[in-house]
Parts: sequence; structure tokens; C-alpha cells
Amino acid sequence: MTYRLGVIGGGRMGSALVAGLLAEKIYTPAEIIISHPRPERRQFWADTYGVGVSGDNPTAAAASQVVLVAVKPQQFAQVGLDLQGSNPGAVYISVLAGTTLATLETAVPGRPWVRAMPNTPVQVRSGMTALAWGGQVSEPQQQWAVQLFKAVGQVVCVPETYLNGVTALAGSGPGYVALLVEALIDGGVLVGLPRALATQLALQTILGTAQLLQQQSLSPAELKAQVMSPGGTTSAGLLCLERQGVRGALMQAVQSAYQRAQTLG
Ligand SMILES: NC(=O)C1=CN([C@@H]2O[C@H](COP(=O)(O)OP(=O)(O)OC[C@H]3O[C@@H](n4cnc5c(N)ncnc54)[C@H](OP(=O)(O)O)[C@@H]3O)[C@@H](O)[C@H]2O)C=CC1
Ligand SMILES: O=C(O)[C@@H]1CCC=N1
Repeated sequence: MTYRLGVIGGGRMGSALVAGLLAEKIYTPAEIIISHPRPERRQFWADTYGVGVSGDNPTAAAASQVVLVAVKPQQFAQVGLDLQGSNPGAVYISVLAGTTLATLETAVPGRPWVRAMPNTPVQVRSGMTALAWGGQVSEPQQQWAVQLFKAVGQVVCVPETYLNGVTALAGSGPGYVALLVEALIDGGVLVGLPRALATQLALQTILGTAQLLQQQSLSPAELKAQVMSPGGTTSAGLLCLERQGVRGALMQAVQSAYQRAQTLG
């Protein structure tokens, strides 16, 4: 059987993408094969998504038109060896943080490599993915890759030099936002709200604010000014955030993540 999509490494990012692509019916379970070294993880994939599974990377790659590599950067040396000589007709997509196209093309030469940086909201089709092209990727393959990731969120095509910055902001971003949500919920509980109510308020406030900024093309400064009544509650809260250095902390978080991505490469 020929599988259309082969996923090498069925961890968190591999799961998020497969879940999103299945939900959007881009693939059926029968058109996907996941390669994973651990039998219990293969069983999870078969039970949860009904996809094909393999414990052998070359077998999965040989059966696929698209090979999506979703192992950790530190695990790629072995996977690169596994993929050498496999399926020259396939398109290869890496989601590895930091790992450059030059590294990918050296490890598995003569293949069209796409370097992608998605984030986990692809699972609910609200992802943000940036794509950069290796030297052997044709124009139709580029268009196809854009369509694939567009099915699970927004897509931008960028020069490869931007990808570590994209990783630091959007790839890691769900982690930062989750921390903000958690802190807002705890703040609500601190002032006496039930946790379930605080959770609903925090989530919808973050979602609604992002939608407002996006749909009305407001700058963050404009939105902030609209919320800040003179002598009111928002200015009191914002003064606290500025005194605690939250703005600088977030900027440094992106910078630290960027520097880490550089070292992974
Ligand atoms: N998580 C995220 O939000 C994002 C992650 N990424 C990138 O995606 C990649 C995967 O990250 P993530 O899913 O979080 O990590 P995970 O550790 O959850 O997933 C990697 C998976 O690959 C498996 N694996 C290890 N060695 C091999 C091998 N030789 N062959 C096949 N599979 C193997 C691991 O198995 P085992 O569990 O046994 O180690 C694990 O299940 C990384 O390169 C990361 O930079 C990119 C964007 C966002
Ligand atoms: O933390 C990481 O390294 C990966 C890359 C982006 C999000 N998770």
C-alpha cells in the first residue's frame, strides 16, 4: 500500500499536525503512516487515529509521497542516516527547530526539502506556519506545501534566515501564552472568582483581544488606549505590569528562544 503522508516521529508536533490534517479531511487515516521506535506509541497512534504504523523509518519513507520529519533536533542524526537512499520521489518536510536546510540537504542529499515551523494550534486549525524552501523544491511543490499547511492555519513563506526568529515567537509562543493564561486565572482566583469562571474569562479575553487586533487592524498601543480609562482600573493594572518588567521579560523570552534555536542548528 502507498501512503501519501509518512510521519517520522510521532510525538507532540507530529500528533498536532496529523490531528489537524485528519480533522480537515486533507488525509484519511488510511493515507497516513507513522514511524515510531516504541511499540506502545505505535499502538496509541493506531488506536487513536486509525493510521498505519511502522517501527522502521525507511519503510515508512518508502511508502510515502510526503515524508514529514518530526523528531527532536538531537534525534535527527540517526533519522538522517535512516532516510539516506530512501524514496527519491518524495517531498521531505522538516519541522525541526534550528536545523538548517544545509544540514537537512547534507544528511539526505538530492531530495526536495521544505523547512517548516508550525505551532501546536495546527491541531485546532488555528496554527501559524512559516515555510522556507530547499534548493530542489519545485514551484508546484511549494504551492502544494503552502496549501497543506493552510488547511490547518495561516502560512507565511520566509527567507530561511527568519526561521529561528519565527520559532522563538510563534513556534514557542503557545507556551508563553499558556503561562499568561495561567497567571490571569490565578489572578482571578486571588480576587475571589471561582476557578472555572476565571478560566472562561481569561481564555475568551485573550481570544477576543487577538481577534479585535487582527480584524480591525488596530495597533496594540491603540487598543490599549481604548481600554485605559483616565484614573481607572486598567491603568492601575498596567502600571503594575510595567513596574514588574513584563514587557522586557517577554522580549527577552523571544531573544533567549532565538539564541537557543541558533545553538540547535
Ligand atoms: N512541540 C512544539 O510545539 C513544536 C515542535 N517543533 C519541532 O518538532 C519536533 C518534535 O518536537 P515534539 O513533537 O515537541 O517532540 P517529541 O519528543 O514529542 O516528539 C519526537 C518524537 O520522535 C520520536 N523519536 C525519537 N527517535 C526517533 C527515531 N529515530 N525515529 C522515529 N521517531 C523517533 C520520539 O520518541 P520518544 O518519545 O521515544 O523519544 C518522540 O515521540 C522538534 O524538532 C521540535 O523542534 C516545531 C514546532 C513546535
Ligand atoms: O521548544 C522547542 O524547542 C520546540 C520548538 C518550538 C516549540 N517547541
